[in-house]
Amino acid sequence: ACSSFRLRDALHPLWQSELSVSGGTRQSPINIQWRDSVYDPHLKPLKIHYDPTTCLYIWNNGYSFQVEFDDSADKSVIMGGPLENHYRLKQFHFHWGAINEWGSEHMVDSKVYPAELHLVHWNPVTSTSFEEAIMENNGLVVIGVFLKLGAHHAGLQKLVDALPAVKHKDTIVEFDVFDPSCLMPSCPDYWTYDGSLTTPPLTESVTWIIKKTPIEVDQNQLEEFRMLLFTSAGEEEKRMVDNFRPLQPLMNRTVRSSFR
Ligand SMILES: NS(=O)(=O)c1c(F)cccc1F
Ligand SMILES: [Zn+2]
Repeated sequence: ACSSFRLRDALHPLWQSELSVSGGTRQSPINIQWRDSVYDPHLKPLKIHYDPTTCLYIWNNGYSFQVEFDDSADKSVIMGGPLENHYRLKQFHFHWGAINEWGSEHMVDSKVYPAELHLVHWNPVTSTSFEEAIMENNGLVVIGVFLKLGAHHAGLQKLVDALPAVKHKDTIVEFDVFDPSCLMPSCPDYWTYDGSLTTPPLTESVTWIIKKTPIEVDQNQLEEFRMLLFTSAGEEEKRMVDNFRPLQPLMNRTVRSSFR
C-alpha cells in the first residue's frame, strides 16, 4: 500500500467508508508542494458575489458545524478563476484539530494549519440540485481557506457566538444575515486541482480552489470550535476535534497556481 495510506485511518470511525472509494485516482485532501505547482496564466481572478440574506441557519451535523444557504436562485455565486460557468453557494463548514499543531485537511509543503474553512458550491448549469451535483464530474467547487492563530477575527466572532446553540449533534439555530466573504483573505492568489469530497461519499466531483494566504483567528475562537460535540444530547460526550481526513496520494495530478 502506498505510504500515505494507513489502514487505521481508513477504519477511523469518521471515515469508515474510506475503503469504499478504493481505486480513487483524484482523492482529497493533498499536500500542495509549492515548487511542483504550475503557474497557469489563463487562470482568471476568482469573482465572488455572496448575498448575506441567503444565509439560513447553522447546524451540527455530527462531524462539523455547517452554515447553510438558500441556493434556490443565483444569488450567492462564484465565477471566473478556473471555472467555465457560475456555481451557487450551498454551505460552508470547517475542519480543525484538538490542538493548534494540526487540524487542516490540505497542507502546503507539509505545513499544517490549525483549521481549514470549506465553502461548498454546486454547478446549476449541469445539475438541478446540490445532491445531484455531488455525483457529477466537476459538479462542485470548494474554496479552501486556511486558518492560522493570530489576531481576533471580528467577522468570525458572530459565528462563534452562535456555537453554544449547536453544541450537540443534530441541533440547529437560525442564522439570518451573514456574508461569508468576510472570511476570505484579501490576497487573490490560489492553487487549484481536481479532487474529491473529504467526507463520505468521497465522490470525485470537486474542483478545489485553495487560497494561498490564511486568515487569522485567535485562541479563544479556535477553542470555541473545540467545545462542540460529535455526540447527541444525552449520549456520553465526545468533543468535536480532529474532524479532518488524512492526506491522499497525488497520483497523476498537477496543481496549478494563479500566481508566479
Ligand atoms: N469537506 S468537503 O468540503 O469536501 C464537503 C463536505 F465535508 C460535505 C459535503 C460537501 C463537501 F464538499
Ligand atoms: Zn470540508
